[in-house]
Amino acid sequence: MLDFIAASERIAQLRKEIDQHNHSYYINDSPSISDVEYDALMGELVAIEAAHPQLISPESPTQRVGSAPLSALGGVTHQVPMLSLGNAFEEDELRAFDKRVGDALRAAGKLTSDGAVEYFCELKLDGLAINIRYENGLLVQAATRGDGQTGEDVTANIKTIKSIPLKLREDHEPVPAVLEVRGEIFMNAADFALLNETQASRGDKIFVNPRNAAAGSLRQLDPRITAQRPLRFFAYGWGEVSREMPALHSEMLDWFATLGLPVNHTEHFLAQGATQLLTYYQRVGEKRATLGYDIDGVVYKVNDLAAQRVLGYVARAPRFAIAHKFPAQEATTTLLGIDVQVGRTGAITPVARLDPVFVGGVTVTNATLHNEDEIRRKDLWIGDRVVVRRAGDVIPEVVAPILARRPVDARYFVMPVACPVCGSAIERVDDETIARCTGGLFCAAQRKQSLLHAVSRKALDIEGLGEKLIDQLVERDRLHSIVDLFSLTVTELAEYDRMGEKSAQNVVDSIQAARRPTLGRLIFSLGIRHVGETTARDLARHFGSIQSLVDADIDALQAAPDVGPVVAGSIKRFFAEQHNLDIVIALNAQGIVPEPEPVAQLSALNGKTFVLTGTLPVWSRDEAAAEILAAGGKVSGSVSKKTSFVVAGSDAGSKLAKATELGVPVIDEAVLRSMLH
Ligand SMILES: NC(=O)c1ccc[n+]([C@@H]2O[C@H](COP(=O)([O-])OP(=O)(O)OC[C@H]3O[C@@H](n4cnc5c(N)ncnc54)[C@H](O)[C@@H]3O)[C@@H](O)[C@H]2O)c1
Ligand SMILES: [Zn+2]
Repeated sequence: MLDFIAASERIAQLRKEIDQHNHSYYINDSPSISDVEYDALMGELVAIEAAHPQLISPESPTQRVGSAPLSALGGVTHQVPMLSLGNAFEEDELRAFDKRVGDALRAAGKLTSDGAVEYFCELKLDGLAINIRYENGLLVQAATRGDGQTGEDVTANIKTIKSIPLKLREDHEPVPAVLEVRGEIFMNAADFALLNETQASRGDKIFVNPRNAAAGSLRQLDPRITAQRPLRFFAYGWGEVSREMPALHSEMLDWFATLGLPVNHTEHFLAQGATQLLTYYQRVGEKRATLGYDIDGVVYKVNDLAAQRVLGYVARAPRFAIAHKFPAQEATTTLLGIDVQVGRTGAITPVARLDPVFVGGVTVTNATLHNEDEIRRKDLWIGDRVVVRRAGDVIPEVVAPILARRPVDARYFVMPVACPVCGSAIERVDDETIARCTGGLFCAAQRKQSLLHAVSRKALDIEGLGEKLIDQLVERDRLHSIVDLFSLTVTELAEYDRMGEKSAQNVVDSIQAARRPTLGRLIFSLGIRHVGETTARDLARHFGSIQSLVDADIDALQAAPDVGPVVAGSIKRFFAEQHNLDIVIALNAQGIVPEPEPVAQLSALNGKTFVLTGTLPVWSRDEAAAEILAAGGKVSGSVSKKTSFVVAGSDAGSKLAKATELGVPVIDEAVLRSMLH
């Protein structure tokens, strides 16, 4: 423990730092550190103050909410203070909260000795809190939380948000003289992405995340700007209310809904005791990435309003509610460097090399930056402190630099002029965002990628030839194009890293099985730009042989289904290069003769009915159903004699038994997948 002097010094330092961060976050809508770092500073301050209670003062950020309001917007004094929420990250903190609440209510005679507390569970929307005042049903004022006592007047701005009624509905009963509704202003993920695109195209400020975008959009001096921003609102609380209160928090929200206020009913849940809270937390956690908007946790509130009054408040938060936070989806780290990778078509992709950082449940060490324009748009410099975001299973993204912390020796990124792999020139055609290595198949990087493409499942479908093996084969100059695949032997392959006789034999068998690919697969495997799997099949059916495709001029190419000038031009350019033609000739010489492309079937699963049951290893049942429907099959909820197949995963129950009883074939996900090809 720190001695008194050291503690007071550290406290002063922490308070100053936190105040500065509060200002950046609440006033400038542009945080200078991540929430995780901020929470750590706050946690340290709470701990030192707890050890030295005599040092706690009312000005400490631990005792206060938010930040003093922005003067330009005009202040509004809250009739009922707007507070923050206590929070819990771990199960034991949550159980401790439930115990505190239960004990206090039992002591007050509000709960039986073995009774569980009833909580109303809500999402913790990651936006900003707002207080909207209705007098006799009309919206008269709206204010941000500010420092909890005084907020900013954003009445004109709030009136531009379409989902917020200017007048409350009066279908059921007369509206009260005063009703202050509280809730969250936020932005959907898709709207946020679109807004940032627009901002970037105009050279305007990019927002780090939807929360800051929502706050920045609402706290505008000119409401016309707010009106253009896609803001949303959900009500979850209240301030001054001039009518008798119902008994329960949930009844209050039901009443709000009848008044025409937006309430997030679908995600609400009533829980009895801590274990049910944890179930809710888990369930919402699984849905988090698919909600379409950011939440940073869930909130549990004692449902009984009389019990809430018994529990009361501490300095900056109620005792009857708690935020149960999810792991952060954003973190800050240092952009150590920008490397470039070379893709199959020579595309040069800049990749951020990051100081390893734990975010969204994994350690992130690099992230794609897509292309040079993206780096300029985000204004990323090497050496910058950057915000990294990883939401759900989405690949990690470098969102933005923290300009306030750009070091003096930060370096501007310059696209290299030569390919780091083969030394050929890197070129960027004027109207393209992508820079490319001009080395073609001379470039080992492109050769590796194009070979990986050629052996992939939808092309030649050669198993066992993974990235590692291809890397080695290309580096030892053994593979130049797909032609060389067909002369690989078991003896030579067995000598490569992590290859035994057996796996070498499997690879060779798989290669031999690919000697007679369908024409569509062969065309696809050549890796012609803009020629995807479907186009390749269409071309195969239309031209009937590789030679006719090679011979076709632009007009002839465009006569094929769905082939326009871009695809036709790309095919023409491909076969205009001698080394590509050489591949076609060599394949023929090696006796690699494709089968004619089968006539297009209506769809693979036409007329077949599937029933899905149990947990599939990869797909969710919804995903599997979507795939079946897309392939022309039907999905049914119950097994009958008409069912063609039952797809069973683990823990399959009565449907599986029924299928066996009726003699309906039972397949697993792998078999289903093979049917879909
Ligand atoms: N990065 C930074 O520099 C920085 C600075 C300040 C604050 N912060 C972040 O903000 C947090 C503190 O902010 P805070 O005091 O607003 O607390 P908070 O955001 O943790 O919790 C309180 C807020 O939750 C919101 N909320 C969302 N859904 C709700 C619901 N259903 N019911 C009730 N409230 C709901 C309300 O806006 C309310 O004001 C910190 O823990 C940190 O994560 C970051
Ligand atoms: Zn190259």
